[in-house]
Parts: sequence; structure tokens; C-alpha cells
Amino acid sequence: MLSMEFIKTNRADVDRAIRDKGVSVDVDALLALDAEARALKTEIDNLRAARNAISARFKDATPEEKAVLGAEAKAAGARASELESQLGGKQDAINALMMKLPGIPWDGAPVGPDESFNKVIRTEGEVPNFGFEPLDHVALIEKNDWADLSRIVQVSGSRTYCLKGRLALLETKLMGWALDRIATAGFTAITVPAIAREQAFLNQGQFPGHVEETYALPNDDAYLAGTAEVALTSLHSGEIVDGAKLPILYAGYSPCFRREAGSAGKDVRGLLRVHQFLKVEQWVMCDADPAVSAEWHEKLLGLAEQLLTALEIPYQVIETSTGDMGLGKYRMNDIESWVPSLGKYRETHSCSTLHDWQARRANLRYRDSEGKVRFAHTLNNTALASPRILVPLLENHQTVDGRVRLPKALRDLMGGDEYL
Ligand SMILES: Nc1ncnc2c1ncn2[C@@H]1O[C@H](COS(=O)(=O)NC(=O)[C@@H](N)CO)[C@@H](O)[C@H]1O
Repeated sequence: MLSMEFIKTNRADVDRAIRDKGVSVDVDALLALDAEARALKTEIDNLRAARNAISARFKDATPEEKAVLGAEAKAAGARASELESQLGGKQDAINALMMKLPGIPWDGAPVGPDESFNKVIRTEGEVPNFGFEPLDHVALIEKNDWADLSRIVQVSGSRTYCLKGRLALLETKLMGWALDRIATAGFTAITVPAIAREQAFLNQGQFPGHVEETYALPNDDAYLAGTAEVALTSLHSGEIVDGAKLPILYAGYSPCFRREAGSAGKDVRGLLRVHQFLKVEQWVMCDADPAVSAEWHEKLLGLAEQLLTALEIPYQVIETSTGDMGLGKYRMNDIESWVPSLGKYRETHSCSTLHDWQARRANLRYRDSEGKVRFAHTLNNTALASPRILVPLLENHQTVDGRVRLPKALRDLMGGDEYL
């Protein structure tokens, strides 16, 4: 969310953000509603002042005068409550429009409507040259009996998975390994529920635009989150955090649920895109200073890259376009990991800076060193998400006989064995 003050003083930036992010918000209607609401507030204040003036005269009035004053006070009161309900309606309309306003993208974001405008900014690691025809992750899993991808579909429907044996053990250990690595980097490990109330999704930005992609629990006035970011962004809502306690750093671990409503036909084979998955999330609440945010953005990205390097997975870092980064983002860098069977890089991480766009929605504030209360900045990044990360992990480390060599960083987790 942007502040009304910012919208009025930076109209050109707001219009550019709306255009470049491909959203539609009627800013003129918003400003007109704001003017009408302010006029109503003035009128209500004047009526309140008039009522106070009447009651001040009441004690010295004659009985006849009291009858007249009483009627005037009653009329003023009735008018004021009528205007207050009008004001309520205008404020709801203002809030609904404010929730649709995009965050202002940074100048370095490629301007374009979708991911085809994303730019590769860095490529790390050598893609493997196998010397044999590599299997895809589904074939590797079937050859090693590491999952049951067909029976489970009868039980749970499409885009579900159940890992077995050493791959099931690896997934769980991998999540613990990632959580431990991010915690060791100074983040507080925290497990959060996927269950959250509607307000948490409005605060984080998933709502109001993407309700259809979210599993609803209508009997419980709740939804299932697709990322720990939803719960983490509302954890400190309404508090005024002592600035000396910033940055708040969380390594959030949670199950994630996504309906993938818009993904029909995409990635239907295997583990790339499923309805329920696990993710270790990096989350930051820091000073409302663009330089501080930029520093944390680089740190979050670096931590994710360290994990990929430890997993010996080749990857590239992407500068995400204005049309692909999402409504609230100031900057987003995806990391894409090499998937041999596809012969291309696929997104496995997404690192975002949001400045105070989420903090204004979630009411995340802090008292700075001068004692001023301010909305904070928030950032988030994937540390590791499974089962998607298993796709490049298995495929890049496969051997000619269909086994998978474990990266050195994982061998201790798996009994010291060289192979999964
Ligand atoms: N349907 C899905 N199935 C499997 N993995 C997924 C799915 N959706 C997202 N992911 C994984 O979760 C990562 C983060 O998802 S994201 O929507 O891009 N970004 C976020 O959720 C942010 N909170 C940063 O983690 C993705 O890069 C991908 O690795």
C-alpha cells in the first residue's frame, strides 16, 4: 500500500507503476473520494462543534430556550451520524482502491508485461556434460523406487506426491539443513502454520488479487497459505517495535499450499509444481531506509546462492521485469536452477524487496532513533523449497547407471554415503 501523501506528491511515479505492472487502478477516482471524505470530516467536526456550543449555552437557558436548544442539538446529532455512515462508505471505497495500488518498481527493473522481459544478470556453475542421455527426475525416481507418483494421485488427486525410502529421508533432512544454515546466518528459526486469517493474506499482498489461487477453509474463516511469508508478515502487526531491535530476521519453515489455478497444463509431470510443498523462507523487517533494504536484498540472495553452491546445482540469477515481479515488489530477483531434462533453467528461488508496501498493509511499525514512529521495510526470499529443488538435485547428479551422487554437503546427513 502507498500513503495518500505519497500518491499526491508522486503521481507520475504511481501512474508509471500502474502502467509498467499492467494493473488498473483509477487514481483520479481515489483522489476524488479522498477529497469527499475530507469534506465530510470537516462537516462532521463543524456539527460536533455546534453541538458543543449548544450544550455550553444549555445551563443558563430558560425552559423555552432549552426546548429550542435541545431540538437544535438533536438535529445536529442526527445530521452528524448520517454523515458518519456516508464517511464510512467512502473510506471503505478508498481502502479497496488503496489495496490495489502497486508498489513502485526500482529503475533497474526491465520494463515489460511478463517473464519474457526478465534479464539474466549472472550465471554460476557449469551445466553437466553427462556423456550419456540423462534421465529426468521422474525416471530416476521410478528406477530407484524413491516415490509413489501414481497411486497417490488416486488418493489425493493430481499435483500431489509421496516420496519413499532415502528420497523421503533426504527431503526432510534437506529442509532441516536449510533451516539450520539460515539460522546459523543469524535468522531466528521459526515454524509457522499455513492456516491464516483473510487479513494476513491482505497484509502480505496475496489478497485481494489472488484469492482463487488459495485453498479456503470456509467453515473456519481461514485459508491455507502458499508461503510462510503470509504468517510472518502479520506476526508483528499492530506493534510498535523498538528500532534497536531491528532488523527482525526469521527463517520460517512451513508446509505451503497452492491451488495452481492458473497453471493448467504447466509442469504436470513430476515434482516441479504441486499443491502442497515444504519451504524454508527468509524474512526480514528492517529500517525504512532504501539503502538498508538493498543491503538485505543482497544478503538474502547470497544466502540462497550459498545453498545452491553447496548442493552443486548450476544456476542463474534473474532481474525480474515490472510485469512479472508482482504488485507489491520494489525489486525481485529469481534464481533459476539448471534442469538437464528440460535443457533449461527453472525458477527455484524468489528474492523480493517491498519497501513499506507490506508494512503499511500489515501495520508493521517501529520507533526510530529519533523517537519517530515509522512503517518498516520488509523483504523475503526462498531459502529452499521441496520437492522442486529435488528436480535439479537429482538430475544434475545422476550417473550413467541411474544412481544419484550426493553433493558433499549432504553426505553426512545421509549416513556418509556417496550416493543417495
Ligand atoms: N506449486 C509449487 N510447487 C512446488 N514448488 C513451488 C510451487 N510454487 C512455488 N514453489 C517454490 O517456492 C518458491 C517460492 O515461491 S514464490 O511464490 O516464488 N515466492 C515466495 O513464496 C516468497 N515468499 C519467497 O519464497 C519458488 O521459487 C519454488 O521453488
